[in-house]
Amino acid sequence: MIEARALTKRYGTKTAVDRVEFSVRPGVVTGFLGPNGAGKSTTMRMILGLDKPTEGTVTVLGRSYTGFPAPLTEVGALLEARSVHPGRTARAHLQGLAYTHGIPKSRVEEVLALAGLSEVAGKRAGGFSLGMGQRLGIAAALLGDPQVLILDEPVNGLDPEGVLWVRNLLTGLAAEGRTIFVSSHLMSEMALTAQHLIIVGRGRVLADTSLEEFVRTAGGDRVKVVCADPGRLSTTIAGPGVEVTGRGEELSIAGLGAREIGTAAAREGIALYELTVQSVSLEEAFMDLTRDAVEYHARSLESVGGSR
Ligand SMILES: Nc1ncnc2c1ncn2[C@@H]1O[C@H](COP(=O)(O)OP(=O)(O)OP(=O)(O)O)[C@@H](O)[C@H]1O
Repeated sequence: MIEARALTKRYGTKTAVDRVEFSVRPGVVTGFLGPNGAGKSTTMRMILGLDKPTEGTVTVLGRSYTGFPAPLTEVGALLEARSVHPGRTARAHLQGLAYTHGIPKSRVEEVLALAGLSEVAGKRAGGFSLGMGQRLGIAAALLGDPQVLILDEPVNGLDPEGVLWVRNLLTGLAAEGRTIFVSSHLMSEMALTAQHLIIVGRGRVLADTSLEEFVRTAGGDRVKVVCADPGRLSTTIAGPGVEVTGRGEELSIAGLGAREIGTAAAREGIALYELTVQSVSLEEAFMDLTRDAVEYHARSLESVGGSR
């Protein structure tokens, strides 16, 4: 369990994290999402005691992180910045961490194998690719077999096999009852990995909800209908809370399910050519929610005069 209460971080006049409240529960993967500069890394750094809150508190398993005598065995973390000495081998790096935390050497070999690094364990970490560095970071986070995992962009730089590995790893660890808090910009990946979402923008919590609920609310359960007589179908299904838009043979209907629409069409003898529930993707729902909270907008090539 990770609990943030009125958590605030200001850098001069900039409020990076603004009275944030959330609870990250065990047993599910919680995705931590937000546009660039939303305050995700700052929040994670405060959870891990690397930054001090200006106001408010954040606890892990009911305590402040700095209060853990051997933090690795309680909380595993991967932050964006690499913290491995480039001249050290992967094995030496993990052995150093294991030694300071009273973790047996055999566990080092276990996590090296788990992360797919056994063959390169004797190589210097400085020569590692971005993906190998990420694997080493994740191996370090897992070293103490912690109950809580905090991972900032864990799939950054990983190949498809690595992405799948992280997905299965995180869902498996959550299923064991651990608390998994993971930030990512890859919406398609989050949609497959997370069951719960905490979405931030400009330092504030914009949503704290299950993935399913978030996407459903954003989608408004629209149904696409292509039929022989859209005018008559619209009249048949009209009623309070039903909204019909569309052109030609195609209608987009909100406020009724596919089954009710299909039944109404059959009753009226209207031929249906298509009846599709339109589910909004996590990406669309996220863009909708965070549109006003995006600080760093990209401009198209045309608008900056870069097109030829
Ligand atoms: N040490 C610092 N000094 C001043 N401002 C900072 C510092 N660290 C972060 N900020 C600012 O705080 C805000 C939140 O930054 P943070 O890195 O937490 O966002 P983020 O959500 O992790 O972004 P990204 O998705 O780009 O990694 C940003 O506007 C950033 O510029």
